[in-house]
Amino acid sequence: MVSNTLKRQTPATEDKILSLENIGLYYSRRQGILKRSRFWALKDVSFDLYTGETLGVIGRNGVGKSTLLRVLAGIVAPDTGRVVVHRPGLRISLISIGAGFVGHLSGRENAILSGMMLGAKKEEILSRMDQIMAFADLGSFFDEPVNTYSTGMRARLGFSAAYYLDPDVILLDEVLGVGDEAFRIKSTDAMKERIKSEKTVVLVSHTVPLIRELCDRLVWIEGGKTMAHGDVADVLDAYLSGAGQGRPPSK
Ligand SMILES: Nc1ncnc2c1ncn2[C@@H]1O[C@H](COP(=O)(O)OP(=O)(O)OP(=O)(O)O)[C@@H](O)[C@H]1O
Repeated sequence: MVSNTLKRQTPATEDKILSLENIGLYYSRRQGILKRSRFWALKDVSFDLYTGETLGVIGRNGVGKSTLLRVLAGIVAPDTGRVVVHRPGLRISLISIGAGFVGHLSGRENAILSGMMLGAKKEEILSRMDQIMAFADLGSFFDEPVNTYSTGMRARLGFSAAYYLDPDVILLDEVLGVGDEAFRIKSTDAMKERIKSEKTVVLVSHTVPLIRELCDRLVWIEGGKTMAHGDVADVLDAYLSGAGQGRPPSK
């Protein structure tokens, strides 16, 4: 097992905006007809998030990365441990495929809903609607129910709404690699701009070059636990040296 005390580029303590302390979360799974069992998707995850940084999260399929972002976004509460928010009123937005849309509402209505859930006023959201609509580039589908959208179209809407509603923290769950080529380039470029402009971003990705390019620090999750965190090159070396590759997730 790799130490979780690899060299860290730790930013100043006063810039800490959020801390995860020993987070654990289980899903209830059906076992046979009557029995249910607890499956601990997260067992012990701890790290801090600092203002203006881009924190990468890496790990094999099924190790708990999306679950972790849902905890960070406040969509689900952890069963053990705690999330400490150091800035009251912090606005956090999760961008992931299929997350948070109401299927029978249109793209426009969902954009309004997303903004209101972030605490924005309706006028503020409406003032940005033209930008959201132009970036999503969904044509007349923008006013059609979201349950008529393809996966790529949902990604376009989710990214555009969250991008222009400008939360304090953006959580990206594998969305920079989705959509068609044109949208992939456009959204990745837009996010790079945000990252340069000191936005706080948590990026879950399997794309190593993207992590190397965009992240300031990296967290490696394995079997629901923090295996290592800190310097991007060090954590990637540990992850890619074999320990993080090829095997199915441990249950
Ligand atoms: N609603 C659910 N009910 C039961 N188990 C679930 C549920 N959602 C996720 N899991 C399980 O929890 C574990 C963690 O899932 P999660 O989606 O967080 O992993 P991940 O690291 O994001 O995976 P990937 O890289 O494939 O996207 C997996 O084993 C998954 O099967």
